[in-house]
Amino acid sequence: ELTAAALTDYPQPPARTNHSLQYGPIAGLWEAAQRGLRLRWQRLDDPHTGPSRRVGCEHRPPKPHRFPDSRGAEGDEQQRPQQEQPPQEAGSCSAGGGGAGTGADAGGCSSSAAPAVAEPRLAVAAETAAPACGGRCGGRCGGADDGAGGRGEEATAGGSGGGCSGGRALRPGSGPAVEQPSAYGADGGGGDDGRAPQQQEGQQEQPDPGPASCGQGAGSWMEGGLAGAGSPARGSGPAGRGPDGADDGSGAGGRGVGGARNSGGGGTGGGCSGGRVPSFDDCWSVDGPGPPAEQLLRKLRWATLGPQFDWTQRQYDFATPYKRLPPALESLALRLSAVLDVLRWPDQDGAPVGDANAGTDASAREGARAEARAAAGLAPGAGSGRDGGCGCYRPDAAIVNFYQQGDMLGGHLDDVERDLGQPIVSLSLGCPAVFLMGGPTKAVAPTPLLLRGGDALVLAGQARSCYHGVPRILEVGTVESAAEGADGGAPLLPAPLAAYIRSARINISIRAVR
Ligand SMILES: O=C(O)CCC(=O)C(=O)O
Ligand SMILES: [Fe+2]
Repeated sequence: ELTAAALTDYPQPPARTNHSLQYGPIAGLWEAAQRGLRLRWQRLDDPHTGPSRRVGCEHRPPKPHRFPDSRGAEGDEQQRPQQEQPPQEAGSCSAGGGGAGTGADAGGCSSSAAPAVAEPRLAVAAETAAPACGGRCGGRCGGADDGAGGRGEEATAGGSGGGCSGGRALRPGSGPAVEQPSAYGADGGGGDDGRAPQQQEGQQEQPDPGPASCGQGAGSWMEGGLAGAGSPARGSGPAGRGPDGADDGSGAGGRGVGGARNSGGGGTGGGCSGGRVPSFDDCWSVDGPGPPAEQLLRKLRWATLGPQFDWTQRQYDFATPYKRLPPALESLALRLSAVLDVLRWPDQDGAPVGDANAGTDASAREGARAEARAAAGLAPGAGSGRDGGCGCYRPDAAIVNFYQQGDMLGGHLDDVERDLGQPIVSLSLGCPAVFLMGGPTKAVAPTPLLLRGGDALVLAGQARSCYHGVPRILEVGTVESAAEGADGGAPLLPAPLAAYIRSARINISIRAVR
C-alpha cells in the first residue's frame, strides 16, 4: 500500500524512474503490467528538449499552498534508484496525446488518432479556473511543465562516473561525489558515489518518447490535488540531479525538483488537473497511447514519501507542498529506533544498561535486552518511542527503492538529512539482498550483510556517516511470507504485486529530514 501510494499520492523529485514525476500519479501499476495494459497518457514535455509545445489547458500559476499537516522536509536526496531506461516506443501522438489536454481540437496534438474522446475524464479540481481545453483533456492536460528545461529525470545515465558495468544502479548519485571503490561497484568502476546507474554501456536513458505535444504533463496530475494543489511552481530547476551527475541532469535542461510536478501543474485547474488520485481505469487501457505498464514497471526505481529533494541545490525543499509521511511508517520508525535505543539505554551513570550483542549466549543477550527495556520503562518487547535521547527524532520522509534482479545501489552516504544524529530506519521487503556496510570513507572495506524480506536495518550513530550500498539482489525462495502468506495462509499481497516481489526487492528507508 505504501509503495503504491508513492506512485499516486506524493510529489516526487525529478528523476528517471519516478513515474509519478514523469506521468503523474499512476494507480495499479503492478496489476496493469500483469494485464498487459498501457498508460492512457503520455508525457507532455520532452525531457531533453524541455516543455515545448505545451498543449491543452493553459497554464496558470499555482497558488502557494501548504498542507496543514506537512512538516515540510526535504525529500530524499540522493538516493534514488536508477534504472536503465529502455527506449521507449516512439510514441505517436495518438490518442490522448495531446490529448491530454488537448484534445484534438485543442490543438497541439497533431496526432491523430487518438480517441481523445475515449479518454476518461478525471475529476477536476474545484477551485481552478476552467481549463482552456474546455475539459476535453480528460483531466490530463494541466499545465505542462514549464519548468525550465527539460527534466533530467531519466537520466540515467551513466552517471558520472561511468564505470558501472552491469546491472543498473538504483539511484542517481547523490551524495558527495566520491570515488567509487570497487567494493561497492559491480565492476569497481569509477562511478561517482556509487549511485550512478548501472547502465549498459551506450545505453542512454530515453525520454519517454511521445511527441512532446502529446501526452500530459506530470504536472497536471500533480498539481491538482495530489501533492498539493498548486504548489508553488518552481519549475525550474536545473538539472535533474545531484552532484554526481549520474543522472543527467546536468544542468541543462533538467528541471528542478519542483519542476515537473509543480511546475507544471500550476493549476490549470479546472477539468484538467486531477484533483484526485486517478482510478485504475483512468490510468490504463488495452490501447492507451502511453507506454505499456510492464515497461514502466521495469523502469521503476524509486519513489518518495514526504518532502522532496532539490537535486540542484542538494537540499530538501520545504517550500513546496508535500504530503505527510504515512503515519504507519513514522510510527514504525519511532518504535524501531526506540528498540535500538533501548538496547543501549544508559543507566543513571551513563553506562549502557544493555548490549544486544553482549556475549555469545542467547539467553545472556535476551537478559541484557530485558534489562534495557526495564531501565527504559518499557514493556517487554516494546519500543519506547524515544529517540535516542534527544527527544527530537521525528521521521518525516522516506525513499522507496525498487530493485529488480541485476539492480544495485552503489556505495554512498546519506548525508543530506538535517541531522545526521537521527537514524535512518530501513525496511526490506521481498527478495534478499547483499548489503555492504562500510566506513566513513570508501577506503574502508565494507562488511557484507544479508538483508532478507522482513528485515529492518537501523543506521544510527556512527553508521550514519558510513558508506553503504546494495551490490546484489538475490533471487531466492525466501519471499513466501509476502508472496504466499505465512504458514500457508492467504497471500498477503495482491497477485500482481506478489508476482513482482518474487523476483524483486523493495526497500523503504525512513528518515528525519526536516
Ligand atoms: O536498499 C537498501 O537496503 C539500502 C537503501 C539505501 O541505502 C538508501 O536508500 O539510501
Ligand atoms: Fe543509503
